[in-house]
Amino acid sequence: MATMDVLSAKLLRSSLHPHAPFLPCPSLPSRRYRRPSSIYCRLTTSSLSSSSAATTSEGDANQDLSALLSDESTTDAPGAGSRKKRSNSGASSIPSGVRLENISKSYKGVTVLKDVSWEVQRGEKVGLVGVNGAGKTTQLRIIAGLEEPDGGNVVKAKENMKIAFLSQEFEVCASRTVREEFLSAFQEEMGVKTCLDQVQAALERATEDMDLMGRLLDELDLLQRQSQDVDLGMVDVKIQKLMPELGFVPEDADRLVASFSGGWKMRMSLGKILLQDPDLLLLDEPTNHVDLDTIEWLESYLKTQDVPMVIISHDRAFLDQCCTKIVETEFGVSKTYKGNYSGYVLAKAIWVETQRAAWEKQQKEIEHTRELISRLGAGASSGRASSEQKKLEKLEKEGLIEKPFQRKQLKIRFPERGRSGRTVLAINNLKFGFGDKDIVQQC
Ligand SMILES: Nc1ncnc2c1ncn2[C@@H]1O[C@H](COP(=O)(O)OP(=O)(O)OP(=O)(O)O)[C@@H](O)[C@H]1O
Repeated sequence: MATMDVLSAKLLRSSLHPHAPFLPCPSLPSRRYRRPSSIYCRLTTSSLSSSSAATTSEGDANQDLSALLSDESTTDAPGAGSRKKRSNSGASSIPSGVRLENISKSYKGVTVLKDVSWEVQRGEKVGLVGVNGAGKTTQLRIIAGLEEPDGGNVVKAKENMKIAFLSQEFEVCASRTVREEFLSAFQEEMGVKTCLDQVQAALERATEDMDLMGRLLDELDLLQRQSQDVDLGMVDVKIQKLMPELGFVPEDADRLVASFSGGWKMRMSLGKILLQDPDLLLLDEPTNHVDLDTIEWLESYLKTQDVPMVIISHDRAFLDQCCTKIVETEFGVSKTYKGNYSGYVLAKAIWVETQRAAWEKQQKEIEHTRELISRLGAGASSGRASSEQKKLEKLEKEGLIEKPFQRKQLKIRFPERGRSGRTVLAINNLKFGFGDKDIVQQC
């Protein structure tokens, strides 16, 4: 069965939970180190479709090391993440990114997606649009393997694809420093380091027990070789390169995450997933909770990224700046428009007009045919009436043009208000700040 790696910036269930230490030792197979199979900081990797055999052997291996360090292990093993089936059988291939083919999905009998087909490839930035509840997030969750579609195929360019999912809430750990936060993206590398530290500490305590010492030394040897494989030195280099790209200055590395605004936390979340070189980037409302400067920064930053990208946003200007293709979902069916958001609005308006004109023409024809049938009725012309009737029935069965749906314009009327008093608001001696930082001195 195919496996898939998912990155995400939001925690699902995780060894990388903001409040958990870095990958705890028991999640590592003791015989051969493997990338942890459950995700779960939405920015780490996951083999969502690992076979049950793999799960079992990993579980056994985890138990080995847990037993060895039984008094050291303090947190849940994160290897217990859910593994889900992929649905890509019988589908056509794609060179990069992902393709949805005829996806359908219902929740409790209510159809959300009926027939959704679109694709995103390297260099493309797809904007997913549609009214609230149209099923946009559901599509991202299906791509990420967090939901199973009821029907259709999710075709990925390769197995073990790394999919990064930046969700609406930027989950960062307030009590970490910025550097620690970025380090948390390197679950695999940090997992090896944590294990090394734990085994070394256990060795120092095991001086009386020769048997335990022997086994710990074996483990230490294995971990040391693994730490060479995963190249811990590369981690620092990557972080130092990325931080200025995201707008951080070197001094920020030791500042607490808590001291940054929402916009900067978004940059950290995005940075963490980019550090892992994803094959596909899914962004769900990335501009929520961030200021205008950050939105503008994000627009230009995303433009420099070549990774296939899918963006959900209610910010039309943002979609306009970033997207190369728009996929609209309406009544569970998708429609693809090339170009940015403005191009989509225009193309959609033209489509609606063309469709309306075709629908009106057909309705007139139907009306005319009905009149003709009733006029011809029985008698000498009944043969012609019957053939017109058959024509009409065929048309109604097969060739009816759908009336285009047009949302009603929202009309909002604000009631007239009388004048307020002469003094609307008075502020005297106001001081405000965060911690020891004054925002307003005195006014
Ligand atoms: N796990 C679930 N169980 C039941 N219903 C669900 C579940 N997930 C989503 N839905 C429903 O499916 C519909 C589509 O949800 P989804 O979040 O995909 O829409 P959306 O287009 O992203 O909406 P919004 O723009 O408001 O975020 C909604 O009616 C939602 O309530």
